[in-house]
Amino acid sequence: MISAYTGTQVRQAEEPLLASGLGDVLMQRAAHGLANAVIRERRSRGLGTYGASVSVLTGKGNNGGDGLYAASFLAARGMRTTAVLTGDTAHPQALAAFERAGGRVHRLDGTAPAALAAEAARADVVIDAVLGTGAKGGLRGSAAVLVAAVAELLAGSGGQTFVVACDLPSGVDADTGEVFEPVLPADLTVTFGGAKNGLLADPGADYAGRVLVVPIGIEEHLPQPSVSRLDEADLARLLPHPARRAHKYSRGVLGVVAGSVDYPGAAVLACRGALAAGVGMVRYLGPPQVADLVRQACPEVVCSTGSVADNRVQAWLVGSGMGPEHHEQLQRARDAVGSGLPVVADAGALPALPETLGPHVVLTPHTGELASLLQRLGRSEDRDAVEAGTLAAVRRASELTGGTVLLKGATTLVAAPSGDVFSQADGTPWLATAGSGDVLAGVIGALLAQAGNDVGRFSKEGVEPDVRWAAIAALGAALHGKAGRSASDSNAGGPVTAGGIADSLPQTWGKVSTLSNSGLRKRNSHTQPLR
Ligand SMILES: NC(=O)C1=CN([C@@H]2O[C@H](COP(=O)(O)OP(=O)(O)OC[C@H]3O[C@@H](n4cnc5c(N)ncnc54)[C@H](O)[C@@H]3O)[C@@H](O)[C@H]2O)[C@@H](O)CC1
Ligand SMILES: Nc1ncnc2c1ncn2[C@@H]1O[C@H](COP(=O)(O)OP(=O)(O)O)[C@@H](O)[C@H]1O
Ligand SMILES: [K+]
Repeated sequence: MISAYTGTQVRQAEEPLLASGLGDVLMQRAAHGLANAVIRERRSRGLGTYGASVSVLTGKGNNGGDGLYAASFLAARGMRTTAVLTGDTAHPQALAAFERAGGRVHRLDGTAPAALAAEAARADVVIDAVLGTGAKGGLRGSAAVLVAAVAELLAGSGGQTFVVACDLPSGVDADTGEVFEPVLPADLTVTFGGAKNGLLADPGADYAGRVLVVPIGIEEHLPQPSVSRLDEADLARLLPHPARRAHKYSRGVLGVVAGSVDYPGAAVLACRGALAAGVGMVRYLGPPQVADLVRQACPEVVCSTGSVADNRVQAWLVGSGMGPEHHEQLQRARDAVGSGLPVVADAGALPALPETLGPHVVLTPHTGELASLLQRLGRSEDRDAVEAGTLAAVRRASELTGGTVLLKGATTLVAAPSGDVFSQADGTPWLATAGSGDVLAGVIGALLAQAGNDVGRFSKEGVEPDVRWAAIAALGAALHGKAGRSASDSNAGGPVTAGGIADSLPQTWGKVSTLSNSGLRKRNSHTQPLR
């Protein structure tokens, strides 16, 4: 699990160590981590450090201090280092260390930003160490001009320069992921003590590149994370496995109320997603024409035109491929939500939900649908506002509805009403294809239907009961993203269709589980040798 924190949480965790006079030690650990990441990155590209150039854009706070120390370590490895000081001052000890190591210093107040930007953009490595967790808003004045110019030069340069953000890209809000332009997009963000929330939420995540967390010794003082990301090991532990004596009912039955005469394909794709995600059985409810299509495409599905009350299931999927004019389907959706069973509520069901929900109801809006939902709840956010602050928006929707809210996008965020958030970014932009969301709803529905057997599994991982639904939805988003990526890989990195994502799901599931099982076997044979 990758854990992320607000800037304040990290600073509070640093406090006991700062109070014992370890501030410089922490900074040097951070700087070592950053310098080592640069060296490793160059090695991985078959490049050395001796004679290569590095330019550090430096602010006046501790973030600038990290950057200057890191550059002095790189100078000791033979790199040609230049620092551009954007403030009237710089961290004194770090600047002294940098100068002792032979680094060249430019001051932004004495030189035209354009000339300094041109020099920085010619470097092999640029370190962005202007602002860190102490930032208030975005870059201003000549620092903003400098960074905008470097970003523009690098955008047109064909990607030779490697950009590393120190702790976080300057101009990205550490707590919210909001972006205050200009921001220099990083290839790699080396972040200290724990990831920052803003690196795991869009639009901040767009600028972070790969995120590497460097421990600096404050970890035991960190609180419960406010944002978490499930990694492959978590997936392996949390995905359900059928018991030896399982039967289709014990494995979970999902009821699907999706599709309409206008959008029949959504029903098929939702069912295909569910069938490929380990559910014991799928029961489909909808208009006869759609049911016929579902039968033809997925003979495994039991179809009926009946009511929700007549169908025994463990969870419901409602809403994909339905609009306000599909009254009968909407009534079924409302009945399903009223049943008290776990529900994934997608697309057309979102406007038809009661105002108050429980966390077992998982809403799956994209940004436009989330804005409409918030507006129905009396908020003023439009789609642009949601996109500019996804983390705050998804949390607000969950808090206001009491439901679990999954916001789809390049980064998928899942908020529980408690404020706990999961952030998954396992997919590929090829997933932005019609019907992809229907498959996702099917996957999450299937996992909800199987959740009855899984309570213990989640509590063992420290997931609170009310947050379990968000964890299940995050698991679904991760699986769907990885399946999309795998489908694209099978197409030599080319496009995928929604059906292709569904087809890739079983193998993706299998690979993730096999990874963990072989790990487990290894551990077991080590700790419990056969006698
Ligand atoms: N406290 C510590 O000892 C450690 C801090 N660390 C680093 O320190 C960073 C936090 O350091 P600071 O608290 O000094 O904060 P920053 O380095 O993020 O920046 C704060 C400085 O920038 C100025 N500033 C704030 N917003 C600005 C804006 N929009 N435009 C221009 N100037 C602005 C402030 O007046 C202040 O002088 C972390 O991100 C991390 O990189 C790490 O070295 C680990 C140890
Ligand atoms: N740029 C992107 N990168 C990765 N995944 C994406 C991107 N854009 C969309 N997705 C994912 O693709 C799916 C799209 O769902 P949705 O918008 O509901 O599509 P549709 O309504 O056409 O089925 C979601 O799982 C979303 O997270
Ligand atoms: K920075």
